[in-house]
Amino acid sequence: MMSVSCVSAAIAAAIDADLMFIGAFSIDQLMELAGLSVSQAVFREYPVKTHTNVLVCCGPGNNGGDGLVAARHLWQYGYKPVVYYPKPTPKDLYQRLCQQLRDLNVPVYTKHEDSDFRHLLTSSSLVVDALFGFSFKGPLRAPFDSILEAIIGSKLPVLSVDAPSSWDIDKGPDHEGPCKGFMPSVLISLTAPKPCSLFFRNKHYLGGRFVSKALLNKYHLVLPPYPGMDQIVDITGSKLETEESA
Ligand SMILES: NC(=O)C1=CN([C@@H]2O[C@H](COP(=O)(O)OP(=O)(O)OC[C@H]3O[C@@H](n4cnc5c(N)ncnc54)[C@H](O)[C@@H]3O)[C@@H](O)[C@H]2O)[C@H](O)CC1
Ligand SMILES: [K+]
Repeated sequence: MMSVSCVSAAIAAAIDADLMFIGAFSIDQLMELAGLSVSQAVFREYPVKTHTNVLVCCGPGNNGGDGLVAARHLWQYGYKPVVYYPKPTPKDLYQRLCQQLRDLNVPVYTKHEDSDFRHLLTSSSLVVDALFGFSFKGPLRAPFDSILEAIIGSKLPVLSVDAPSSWDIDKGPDHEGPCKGFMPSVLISLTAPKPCSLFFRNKHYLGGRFVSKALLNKYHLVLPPYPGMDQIVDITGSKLETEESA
């Protein structure tokens, strides 16, 4: 069985910083590669013909940015993405990503209204959960609590980006809040899985193909090779090694 290292929220943030400050990547580049991986996981799991209407739910941080990038690639593959982005970030990068989507006539909703969101869910065949990644600290604050509750209630398949939103990155699912029991259909971990993914039972991909040998060695990471030109690798059923178990 293939072994794959998990990295805690703190180590994930340290690797992210190293990629930029030592590895000389810009955040735009990393986000583009992360979002490209997400779009490939969607394409692999949910054919365009059966899952044309993808609702991409984006949070206020970089996890949301990955969703904005993924939505653009999904449009290029023939999907009809709709972006729900209720707390848009004023930073230039995010504004440009939204502009790129609007230029493709991809709807970008930047105001939250419970009834509008529920209505969007009824016309969607798949949800991309790009609400929160490794910087999430529970419990969920409004409006994301009711957004996630509505997603769960819709019973639509959910593909989560980097971590299932509402789960504690290091400890796993939330057993108390309104989103307890949330289990996405697909998870795409970026760079390396987080410890919460030990609780994940469905299809699991790894993406974010930008880690150098030097970084692998620095953080003692064991990650699988990516096949050919793929930006994703299937790690379903792999043995996930945490710092404690290694
Ligand atoms: N190297 C990589 O793997 C890369 C990963 N990327 C993606 O970036 C996210 C991490 O991004 P970051 O901006 O640090 O944080 P988040 O997106 O997880 O969220 C921060 C955002 O959320 C707010 N927030 C936190 N907790 C709550 C809460 N309980 N309720 C409401 N709001 C909350 C917080 O205030 C911030 O605004 C990683 O997971 C990947 O998806 C990069 O794109 C590329 C490199
Ligand atoms: K997420």
